[in-house]
Amino acid sequence: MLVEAHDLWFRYGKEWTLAELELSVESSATLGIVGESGSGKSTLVRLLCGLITGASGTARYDGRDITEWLRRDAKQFRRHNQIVFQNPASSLDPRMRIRTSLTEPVKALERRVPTLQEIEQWLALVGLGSDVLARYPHQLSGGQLQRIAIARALSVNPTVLYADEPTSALDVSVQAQVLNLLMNLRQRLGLTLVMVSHDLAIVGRMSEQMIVMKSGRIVESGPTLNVMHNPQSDYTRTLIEAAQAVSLPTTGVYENRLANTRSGHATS
Ligand SMILES: Nc1ncnc2c1ncn2[C@@H]1O[C@H](COP(=O)(O)OP(=O)(O)OP(=O)(O)O)[C@@H](O)[C@H]1O
Repeated sequence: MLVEAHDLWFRYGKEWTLAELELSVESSATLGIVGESGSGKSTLVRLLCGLITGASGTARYDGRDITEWLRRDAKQFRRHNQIVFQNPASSLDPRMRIRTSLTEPVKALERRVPTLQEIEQWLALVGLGSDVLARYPHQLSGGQLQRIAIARALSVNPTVLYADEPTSALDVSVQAQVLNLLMNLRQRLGLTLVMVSHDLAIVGRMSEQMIVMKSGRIVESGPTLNVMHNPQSDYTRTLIEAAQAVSLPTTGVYENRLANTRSGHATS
């Protein structure tokens, strides 16, 4: 397994924010993490990508304890594990031109200055041209900024990309574009994608495996199709009903698998 957690507990203060977590993510797989606000989704991905420390139990990346990785070779760990946040405007420095922001991870983690050609390749990956390089964040749209945040994360050629509510701060009209971009990049680059969303329809569309969190615990986990069609917990059933009341997913992994199931093909 590429990413694993066993009996993982974490607290910011006296109360446990995460308890008894078990998860495993295979290389090149897609894991969706769903749950209501405050259930601990962001805390979990921040722990797994090494942005916060101090958990009890086991959290491993590529077979080695994450705290151990951070102590021995934090730069290498961060090159392998990148994250994209909900609000691209706050993850990019407003005083820096896009070109400078884009070069930061490579400068910090690889100790070199990337060439213009490399920077243009990163932009091309996310469907942007070099015209954005001289601009400041406030001169770009939310969708463009999130593409830049994704390009920046990909600049160090990560193995795992964590995406924490990557479209929640965007206009509905660009949300699907950014989700499609992530799916496309994941396939092209063979990325392992761990995506947090409070939106079950998005997780259903994007991920092969999913976990459902409530009050810092995993209440359900498994292949997305199984969880969506045969939920074992009342909480998951409530989430599914709520999602169905708003909208049903219409394209993507989930529907393809559904179609395969209906036509009798395996869906593992
Ligand atoms: N830096 C922090 N210090 C103290 N408590 C925190 C901190 N960050 C989060 N919490 C608390 O931990 C709990 C879990 O928060 P977390 O952000 O991980 O949940 P979430 O499921 O991602 O929620 P949301 O979807 O609203 O982002 C919440 O009760 C939150 O208030």
